[in-house]
Order: sequence, then C-alpha cells, then structure tokens
Amino acid sequence: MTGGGNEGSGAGVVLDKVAFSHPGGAPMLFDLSVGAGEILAVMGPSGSGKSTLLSLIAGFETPAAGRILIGGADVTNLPPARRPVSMIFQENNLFAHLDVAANVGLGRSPSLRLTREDREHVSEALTSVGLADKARRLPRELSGGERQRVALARVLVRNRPVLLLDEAFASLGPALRDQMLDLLNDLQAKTRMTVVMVTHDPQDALRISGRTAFVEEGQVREVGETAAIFSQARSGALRRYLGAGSRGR
Ligand SMILES: Nc1ncnc2c1ncn2[C@@H]1O[C@H](COP(=O)(O)OP(=O)(O)OP(=O)(O)O)[C@@H](O)[C@H]1O
Repeated sequence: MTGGGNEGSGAGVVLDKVAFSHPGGAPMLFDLSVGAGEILAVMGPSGSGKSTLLSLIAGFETPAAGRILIGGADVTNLPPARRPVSMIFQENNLFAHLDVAANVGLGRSPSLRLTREDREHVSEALTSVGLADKARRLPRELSGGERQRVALARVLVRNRPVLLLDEAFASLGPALRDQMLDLLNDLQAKTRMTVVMVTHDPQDALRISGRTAFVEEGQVREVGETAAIFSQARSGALRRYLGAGSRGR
C-alpha cells in the first residue's frame, strides 16, 4: 500500500458544514478543525454521533453536503483507501488467521508481497510497541492490550498523517489503558500524526489530548483546551455528561 504522497507527519483535518443523516436518523451537522499534529479527544453522550464523525473523516460515510479537507486537500469524495487516514476500533482490528507480523505487514501491502525494506519496517514497528518477541503469534494468543499494540504497529508502518481511534482502549483495565495512552502519546510525539480519539473517559482526554470536542445530537457543541473544557464546562449538557460519565479514579 503506498501513501500516494501522503506519508509523513500530521495533516490538519477540517469538517466544513458537513451534513449527514443515517437512514431514518436525525440530521447531523459537523463543523470542526483539527490542527496538524494535534491530539484531539472527542467526547459526548452515547448516540451523539462521535463514531459517525470519525466514519465521515475516514470515508466510510459520505456527507450529504459540506466538505472534508485533510492536509488542505478536499477528500469529500475519496473512498476510504485513498484517504491519508488510519483507524483503530475497540476490537476486531486484526485478521484472526494471520500472525502478528502479517497483520502488521498488511499496513505495507494488502497482498502481503513484502520487500525486505517492508519487513524491516514491520520489525521496527513491533519493537516500538514492545512485541518484537511475539511476531509469530496469532491474535487469539495475545491479550487484549497486545492486540491493540499490533494495531498500533500497523498504523506505524502505514505511516499516514491522520489516526482515528474509536474507543480503542475502552475494553482494557485502567492501568493498561494508561499504558496504551502513554504509548500512543510517545508514538505521536515521534511521528507527529494528527490524532482524533473518541473516548468516554475524561481521564483519557486529560492524559494526552491538547483539546477536547464535545459532541451532542450530531453537532460539535464545544471545543477547547481539555483542562479548560472540563473545569469551565459551559453547556448544561456537558456538565450533565461529565457528572454521569467519569469513571472516578
Ligand atoms: N448504520 C447506521 N444506520 C442507522 N443509524 C445509525 C447507524 N449508525 C449509527 N446510527 C445512529 O446514529 C446515531 C449516532 O451514532 P454513533 O454511533 O455515531 O454515536 P456515538 O456517539 O458514537 O455513540 P456511542 O458512544 O454509543 O458509541 C445513533 O442514534 C445511532 O443509533
């Protein structure tokens, strides 16, 4: 898989009056600007549209109106494979029948025809996520945290400027989750990827994101510096959400 000139450090992401409705669903309208190399957390009640927002950036959904820009280029009508984006979900990021090295190798070549250089990248990425000794394991032979590390290694070899995380660490326990966030933070510092991370946990947002966007009923209601968003929560909806949403550790 080549990056089509999209490789390298972060690219800003802009949603410019992006209108979208799921079949039979309420209309959504997203306006959001994420800086190149920024880590932005996205929070909001269940069903508010956070995953939909990521799907629009990734190209799994197409806006009814408005534009999506990545690195200044209009990607609104590009299919997912041609967008300079990687995405990690809560689970099922890996192919069960492929070992760890092959799952990461897919990030270089979907047909797994890997050059020597590709294999070196895979091995370096596995080292950076602490899995150099588990390259021949199958996903079912790994812990949940290790599986997400494999997904992060694949992101590294893909080398796309934007990474979207949809509650990627939500099913891990608090200590492991913090480790994964710290790893993500380190990798982001090295690559300068732009990261948009959906989470339900204010602690996750406070740990690594510079800014947080609060989504409610299909709109970005508030966006600001993460600590300020939590301490000054302006809207009643955000205050209610924070009251109910913290895991209180
Ligand atoms: N494929 C779909 N078809 C129809 N409606 C959908 C589809 N996907 C999501 N929706 C609806 O769109 C709304 C927003 O869903 P979305 O998954 O974006 O919310 P979310 O904020 O990510 O929620 P959660 O925190 O529970 O994951 C919800 O009402 C949901 O039921």
